[in-house]
Amino acid sequence: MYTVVFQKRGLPHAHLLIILLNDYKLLTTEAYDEIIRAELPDANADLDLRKLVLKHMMHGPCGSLDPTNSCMRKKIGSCKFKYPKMFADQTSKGNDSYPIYRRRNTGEVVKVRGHDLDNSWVVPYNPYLLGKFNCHINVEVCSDIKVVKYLYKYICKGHDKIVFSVQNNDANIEIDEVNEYRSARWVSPPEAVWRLFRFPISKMSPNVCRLQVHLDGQQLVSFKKNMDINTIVNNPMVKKTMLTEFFYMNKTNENAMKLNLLYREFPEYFVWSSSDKFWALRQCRCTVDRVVTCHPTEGERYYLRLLLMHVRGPTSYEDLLMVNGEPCSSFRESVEKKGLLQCDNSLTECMSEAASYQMPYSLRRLFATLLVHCNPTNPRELWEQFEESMSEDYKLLQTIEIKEIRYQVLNHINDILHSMGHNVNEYQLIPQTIRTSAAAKEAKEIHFERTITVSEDEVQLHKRLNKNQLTAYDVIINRVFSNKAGAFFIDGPGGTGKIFLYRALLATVRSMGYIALATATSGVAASILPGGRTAHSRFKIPIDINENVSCNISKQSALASLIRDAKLIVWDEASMANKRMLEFFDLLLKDLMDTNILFGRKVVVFGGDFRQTLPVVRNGKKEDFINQSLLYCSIWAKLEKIQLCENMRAKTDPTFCDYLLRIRNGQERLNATNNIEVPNSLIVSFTTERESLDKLFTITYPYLNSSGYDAYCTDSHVILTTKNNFVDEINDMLITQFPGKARTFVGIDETIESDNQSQFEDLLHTLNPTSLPPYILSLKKNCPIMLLRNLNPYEGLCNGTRLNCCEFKTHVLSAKIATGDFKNTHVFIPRIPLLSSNDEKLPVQFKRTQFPVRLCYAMTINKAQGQTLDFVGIYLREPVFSHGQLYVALSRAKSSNCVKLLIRPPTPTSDDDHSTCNIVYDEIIQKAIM
Ligand SMILES: Nc1ncnc2c1ncn2[C@@H]1O[C@H](COP(=O)(O)OP(=O)(O)OP(=O)(O)O)[C@@H](O)[C@H]1O
Repeated sequence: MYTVVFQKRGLPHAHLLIILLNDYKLLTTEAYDEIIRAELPDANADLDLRKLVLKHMMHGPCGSLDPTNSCMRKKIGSCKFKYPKMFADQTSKGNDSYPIYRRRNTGEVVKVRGHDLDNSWVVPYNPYLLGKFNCHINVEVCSDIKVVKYLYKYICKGHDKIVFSVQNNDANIEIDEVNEYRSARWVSPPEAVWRLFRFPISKMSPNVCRLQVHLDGQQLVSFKKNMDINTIVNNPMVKKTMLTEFFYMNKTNENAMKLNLLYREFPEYFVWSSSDKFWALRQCRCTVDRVVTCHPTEGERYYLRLLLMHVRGPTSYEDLLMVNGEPCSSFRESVEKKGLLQCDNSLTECMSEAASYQMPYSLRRLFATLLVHCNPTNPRELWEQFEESMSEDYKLLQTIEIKEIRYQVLNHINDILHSMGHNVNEYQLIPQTIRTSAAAKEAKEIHFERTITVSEDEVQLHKRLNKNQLTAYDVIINRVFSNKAGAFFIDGPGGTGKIFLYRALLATVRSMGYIALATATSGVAASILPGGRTAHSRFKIPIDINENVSCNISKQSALASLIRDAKLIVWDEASMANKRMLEFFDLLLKDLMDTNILFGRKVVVFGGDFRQTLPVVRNGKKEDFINQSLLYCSIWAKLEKIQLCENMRAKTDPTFCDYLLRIRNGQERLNATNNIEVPNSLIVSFTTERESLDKLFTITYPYLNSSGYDAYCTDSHVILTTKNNFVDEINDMLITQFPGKARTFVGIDETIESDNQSQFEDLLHTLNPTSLPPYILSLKKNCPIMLLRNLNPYEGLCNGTRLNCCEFKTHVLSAKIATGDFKNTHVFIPRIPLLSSNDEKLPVQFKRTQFPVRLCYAMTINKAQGQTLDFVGIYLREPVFSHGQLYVALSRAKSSNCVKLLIRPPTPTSDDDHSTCNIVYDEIIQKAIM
């Protein structure tokens, strides 16, 4: 953390203190106070805080209370500091403003200059600083990149200035206007003294090292006015710059060669002597290193910078121009060939790489994906180039005439495009309009739902149901075929066969030619159901639902008729859905079915377990999680509840089943620290972080160190942990440990507004929002990956689909789907441009072009909900933080032999690696009891 303390006018009129955080997390007021207390431990505790706030920190009165107050903007008639502020339950990031701090409406008022003012008039302050300095100190949390920039401007802008005139009342004196107006500065006595003694006004630590970038022979040269030009040109020192010497060091210095550093990493190990112009080995102190920015319009200099940011240990400009032993004619060409820039022919490259696998069926799917997601500038050219490769399988068929082949290929591409909501004629691949096939003529939603194939095994599933499942099955099927309404909730602990039951229901209805829609709250859960889609995408439920949101499905649309035709709708993991989603869904069905009866009189089967994780509420507290749950929605009381109780997943291990139930219901005995004791047999003992993690890795992935590879093992063995950043760390560690040569793929980050590109480029590379793939993606042959976008849900490619990466080339990944209905289907995945989501509160919106995947040796506990795994390694670096998480993690396993926990002790001195907290909200348990 950096701390910048700035006194605008010297003490005691200290005006502004800003804590600058090196990440952009918001601090709560409490956390902020804690930092201040740690920084300045000698607070003046005797001063009465309330009196101090009243004396120094009340704004106004202004606005209608006193329109003449100095803060009032005359033209608009409002306070320029926007007082009184709104009350807020929690601190949040403001929109183009300081944060909106928590401001509670306590109802308390105080009299200030004859007016009653409440909490909304208090200026943000810190109790400690107020107590210590007994003066007005406005404190703001610096939580946004824009504020950070403002902060630097503020430090350097100097004194406040004023222009004033001195007027002489003697009318006889001639007025000299020029002389009369003076430019002056406000300097208070303390500041004057501060400056006279040359005390530091600002301090920055650590030092920032700015690394120069220039093209060959275009370095900046400084010289004295009267120097001879030949002397300057012939002086070898003049030519030396940080960059030329960086090259030189990489060529000649043993340490530099061994370290093989990027330009930006170099000052960490070497220090630049600007007088003697050389890099010497660094002895102490750390720096923050920044390569000066270049705007993309600068052309070659910009591409040179791009290369310097990614090429390790370059020895010369010529070295940077080399790609696979071949010299390029420009830095741009080199950047393109290294895949660091979206080149004009990247889609052609992608297709030709994929064509080399000779898999025409997958190639046609890739072509369709490129048309939809990558927006090629000339689709016809791409088609003409690869028509041959995409037709190979049709050519082998004796039954098709040569002239028919082109139409067959285009028809297949059209079918795929159709499943993605597009039509081949949009792209004008051939001059003629293509007659659409019967399949593509039918509305895509209806076509795909009707053509879901139900295997004989699935049709027979109902015969394998246990007693409870069968009762539920009979009630629901009866309702479906008697055309009566039914809104059910299937409740049951993890592993009691809720999904198994849905599958039996779906198979029965579909095998009779009726439509049954399978949906789930999360993408991962949806990918387990045959023909499953997320409820959001199936019913077009907006991500941000508020009271004013209206239905996005027109009554005349194909989707509306599909929903109307559906005999059965299944919605898994409804306990994870925000109650507003269900209210929206109810209104949607009522509207489409023209009735006021619950869920439009349809047979709807929800399922889930309220003892597992609840709806995610960003920055939410316990009450928010509870309030957003379906349990606290008026619909809950109207649902017919059906209970499943036999744990089918772990039925071979009844002791483990009992243990899971106690964890689920919060009934496991607590120790003196209010934690539960985990049985020793489930624990991986904690020694050092690294050593213990290695142990967990080898237990979870026993084939880790062997040269042989067992795909089955990586598909159904997973490490679960609480937070996304832990997941990333573990994935990064595991990819290095698995056998094989890793290949890294660097993304391309572009700001939405091109003017911001040079300014934010380096920052964007460091951002790792969960909705986007990592900037640097490291993959190995056969590693497990997870798709991050709905590329084609009808063909098993949804957000959350797990795949095995078979092979990779620069522009295309070859992979196989690892789970669900489409298991083992081969697919090509191209790099696609992905937009960051507004939801993630990033400093700037941007587009990242990268393969839309993440590694998935490890995943978050919440993502694993609904899955059955053969082995679960649970890593609790921090205890679970929300309701049901521990239970979800443990209950993914089929028996106690298939689960291991690694618990990091709460403090470095503690050796408690076997107890942890189990969060179970009583309010939820009570409400969920039927
Ligand atoms: N009647 C059954 N016969 C055989 N196996 C079954 C039966 N019911 C469930 N299973 C198996 O038990 C395991 C757990 O079932 P399932 O995933 O349907 O449970 P769930 O209640 O949906 O679990 P969770 O709440 O954790 O998502 C699966 O491997 C499933 O195949």
